[in-house]
Amino acid sequence: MKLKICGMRDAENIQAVTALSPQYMGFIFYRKSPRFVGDDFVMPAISPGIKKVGVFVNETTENILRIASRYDLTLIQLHGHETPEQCRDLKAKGLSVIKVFSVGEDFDWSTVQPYKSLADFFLFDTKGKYYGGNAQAFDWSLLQKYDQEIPFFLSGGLSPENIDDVDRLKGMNLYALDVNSGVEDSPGVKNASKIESVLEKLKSLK
Ligand SMILES: O=C(O)c1ccccc1NCC(=O)[C@H](O)[C@H](O)COP(=O)(O)O
Repeated sequence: MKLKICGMRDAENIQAVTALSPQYMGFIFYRKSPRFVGDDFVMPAISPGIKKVGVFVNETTENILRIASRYDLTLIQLHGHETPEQCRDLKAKGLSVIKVFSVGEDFDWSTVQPYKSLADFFLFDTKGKYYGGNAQAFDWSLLQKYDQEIPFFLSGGLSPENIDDVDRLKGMNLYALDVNSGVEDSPGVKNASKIESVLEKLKSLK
């Protein structure tokens, strides 16, 4: 099981998390997020084994491409109401796309259909007050309604306390876990010990 640490921005903290070798690291380019990297963000050197994911909310393709090039991003996470056409345009530029869906009791699973051939991954997050970073898990039994065709990232309130429960999702096309506020000391600052604890628990999930 792969791991994405999302919402990084502090250089020292990025280095500390890099040392733990998650497969993905996420950087938020959405101004209204408490984890927004900022306009003057300088990307520290990150080992090539860690893929850099840019997180965007309802951003123009032009701006996404500019930022992707500036920070050498490999994957684009679209966390708002982006269209299938925008996914196609980004893929045509050589970027991999993670399309996010915010899941609640009333989620219409047919909305994922048009994105199937256009996204590399889906990410299922909790529907909440904010676009992301709601620090709450959704009812994972809702995933039974997903046809599992496209591999997905699971997010929403994941922490060392509930990682073991992911075992219930065995056999589904779950590709990676995305952790954020559940391993934080403060918005954007991750706690290395909590991440180590997640990694330890992941070993037994395989
Ligand atoms: O984290 C944010 O502040 C955020 C704001 C707007 C869009 C996306 C955001 N986060 C992206 C993520 O992939 C988070 O890891 C995901 O929403 C889960 O967060 P959490 O519930 O805190 O674990």
